[in-house]
Amino acid sequence: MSKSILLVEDNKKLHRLIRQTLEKEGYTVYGAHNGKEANQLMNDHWIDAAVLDILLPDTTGIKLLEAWKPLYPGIPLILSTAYGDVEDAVEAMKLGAFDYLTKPVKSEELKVVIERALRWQAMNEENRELKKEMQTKFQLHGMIGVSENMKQVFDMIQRVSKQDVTVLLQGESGTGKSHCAKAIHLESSRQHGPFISLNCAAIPANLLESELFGYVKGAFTGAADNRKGKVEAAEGGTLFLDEIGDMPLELQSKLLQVTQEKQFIPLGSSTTKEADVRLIAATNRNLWKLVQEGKFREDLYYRLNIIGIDLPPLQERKEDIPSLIYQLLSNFETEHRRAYSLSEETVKQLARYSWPGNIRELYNALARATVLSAGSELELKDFPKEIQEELNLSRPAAEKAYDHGNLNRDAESRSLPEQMEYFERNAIENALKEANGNQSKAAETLGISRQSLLYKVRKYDVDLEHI
Ligand SMILES: Nc1ncnc2c1ncn2[C@@H]1O[C@H](COP(=O)(O)OP(=O)(O)OP(=O)(O)O)[C@@H](O)[C@H]1O
Repeated sequence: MSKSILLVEDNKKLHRLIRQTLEKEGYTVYGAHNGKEANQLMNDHWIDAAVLDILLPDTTGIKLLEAWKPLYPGIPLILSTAYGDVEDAVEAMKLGAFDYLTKPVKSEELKVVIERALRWQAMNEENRELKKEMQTKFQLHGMIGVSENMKQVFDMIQRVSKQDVTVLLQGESGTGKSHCAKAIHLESSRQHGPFISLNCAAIPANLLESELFGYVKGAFTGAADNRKGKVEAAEGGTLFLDEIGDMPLELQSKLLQVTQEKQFIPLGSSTTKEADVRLIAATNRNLWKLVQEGKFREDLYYRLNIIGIDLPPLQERKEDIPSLIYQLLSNFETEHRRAYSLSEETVKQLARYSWPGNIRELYNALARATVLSAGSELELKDFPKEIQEELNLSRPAAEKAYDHGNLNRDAESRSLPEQMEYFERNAIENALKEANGNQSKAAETLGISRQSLLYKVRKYDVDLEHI
């Protein structure tokens, strides 16, 4: 079926010219000469893209753009402006026009812009369908996951939410522990109470106690008034203690009292208070190892870990990556009031990257790409260097052999990847040895990012402790 273009242009000669050019390309053209007709056509027909003149007898193209953008976010709107009228063009782009054409409209330019707009529209439509499916099927309070791993996490969240038990969330940085804690809270009967978080690693050890339990007037110099701590602030709700592995030992015993007796004592006070909170703790460290090293109380470990949920690294649930990309992009679209898209090929490539920083890294990379991309389509070149580097390194061996001028691919390709891996592993080990195990230094010597180095260390199972 041919694609439909809405043309809104009141100048009869120009209207005819544009219509002819587009029809010659095989498009169906719906013509309007004013805003009223344009609205009617937009309402009555399936339109794939629209070209709007800025000055119309009863309205302006800018006004139509403003009205249509939220109503038809997937339709590319192209404004045609008078020659040299930069201000109108800038205004239109700011309001989310797909592109602009300057009059007199040249047929070649028109064809190129329309082709690009239709490609974007098709991609956008596909993305939107997927997003819709994602939003209804595979998410829990904004947590996306289609993988078996994540389905199990969702299942656990729903099960543990029903009772007031303490939960310990473990997983690498950026895997979604905080997000998961929030989801448990929202699923629980405490959902209308507060959700309070405290990052134990972000607050100096000596201040952590007063932050957690509050203090009474005169408890220390400068304590001019009573002040509630996080435990009290979370009354009736959930207290999320992030980076629990960094909590000093002395304080751990006081937290144990909260978990066991549901009681606490503010700093400088002699009165015990009731703690009506549900505790959720998280760590990206191996808490059991800390117990064995004497850095974490064993009794507290068991109290916190009544239910444990492990958030798998993104690398172990690669099938979630496309859905995450579409969802995060959709959030950026709402935030920036702009439409973005990615080709299927780019999504596939991104899914091959190792994402050592997990979902946070994916989020940051997409945020950066939305800012750097020249148009609405995000391309691999808009993503950070370490991603491009790693994807380039992990391309199929045959492709790489070709790059290196090795045209005799059949004979060589079998052993080439092995040789390259062997070489890469050695280079990494040597660089780490030379840098006395300092990863940043080794990465610098190798000319790669620290994250890429960490990925490769994991990939080749390099024994860091031994080094
Ligand atoms: N399953 C998911 N679906 C969508 N977004 C997610 C998901 N998991 C995490 N995110 C998003 O990724 C980012 C990082 O997640 P979060 O802060 O929860 O990670 P974390 O494991 O607590 O990290 P850290 O250990 O560094 O505190 C957040 O913006 C979060 O909303």
